Amino acid sequence: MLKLLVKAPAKINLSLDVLYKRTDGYHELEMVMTTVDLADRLELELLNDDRIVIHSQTRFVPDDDRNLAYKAAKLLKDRFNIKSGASITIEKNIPVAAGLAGGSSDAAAVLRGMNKLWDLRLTLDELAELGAEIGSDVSFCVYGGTALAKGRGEIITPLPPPPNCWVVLAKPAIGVSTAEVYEHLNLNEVIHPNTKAMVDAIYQGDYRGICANLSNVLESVTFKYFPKVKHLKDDMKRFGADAVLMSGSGPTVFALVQHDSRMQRLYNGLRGYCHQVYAVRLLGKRNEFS
Ligand SMILES: C[C@@](CO)(OP(=O)(O)O)[C@H](O)COP(=O)(O)OP(=O)(O)OC[C@H]1O[C@@H](n2ccc(N)nc2=O)[C@H](O)[C@@H]1O
Ligand SMILES: Nc1ncnc2c1ncn2[C@@H]1O[C@H](COP(=O)(O)OP(=O)(O)O)[C@@H](O)[C@H]1O
Repeated sequence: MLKLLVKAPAKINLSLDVLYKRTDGYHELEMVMTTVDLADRLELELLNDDRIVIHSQTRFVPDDDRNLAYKAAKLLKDRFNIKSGASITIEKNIPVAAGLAGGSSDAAAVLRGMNKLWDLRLTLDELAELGAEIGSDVSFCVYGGTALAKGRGEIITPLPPPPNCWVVLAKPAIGVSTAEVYEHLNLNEVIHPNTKAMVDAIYQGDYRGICANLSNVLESVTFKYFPKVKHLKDDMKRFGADAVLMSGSGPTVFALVQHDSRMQRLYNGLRGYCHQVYAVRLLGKRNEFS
């Protein structure tokens, strides 16, 4: 096999709790994450020479060794002493620096795909462990689906798929730095989510329970520095969402909606006033092994 197409779906955080700041500078987390049907598409191809080449149509992501997809290929190549190279073409559909883990998902897709092309026969668990060396969210993205993530994000326990619904994503034209959001979090002021209630609701297929327990401690930080994001969340509630939350460090805000007509109303209400708006389904299930 010389060429492979892989999908790299975006994630949302249904719940995000920060327990404490660790001595290594990272924050100890408890998150419930799930993948949605908004995905980058990557074309991977073996090269006879020793290079890793990134092609991307967008100027928002680097096309050199700073690209997380490059880092993933390089990690495999160095660790397993691989002589051939890789050409990676990224069709970028996930908004960049949005709290949707687009870069992490691209890296995870390269790990899964190059594992096949280079015939490395690594398991998903082994790929997820390698992924943690690239970024905290990469391990989750290797598996996809729905999971509880602990540690700095890399300790993954799979969960069943939540009941299906629409996810309306709205990304304002604001750049948010994940590192800065964590840095400005005041742990004395945090109202912690009830992670167990969210996990129970998912196990029970309880859509209302999931809606009632959507919670993200990073919202307070991003809302303080970018009040527009809070206004967007309030508007999405007014437009008829069942529940609304900021994803990750933001600035994307997502709404869960079950009825098609409500989704349409929300989507139409947001278009024209928010920079990027998407209506997609939850994916829920794990990535296929490719
Ligand atoms: C907030 C979250 C929630 O899913 O997502 P995004 O908003 O990035 O999508 C993640 O924790 C982001 O994960 P990721 O973007 O992979 O983070 P990394 O590259 O590993 O780290 C970026 C920076 O965030 C901070 N960081 C990250 C993870 C963590 N558990 N504690 C931290 O303090 C550190 O300052 C680190 O230098
Ligand atoms: N393949 C990639 N796709 C997106 N961003 C990338 C990629 N490689 C590196 N980056 C860099 O990573 C940063 C965070 O990107 P992204 O994963 O989209 O956001 P987030 O961490 O908020 O979910 C951006 O500043 C971007 O320049």
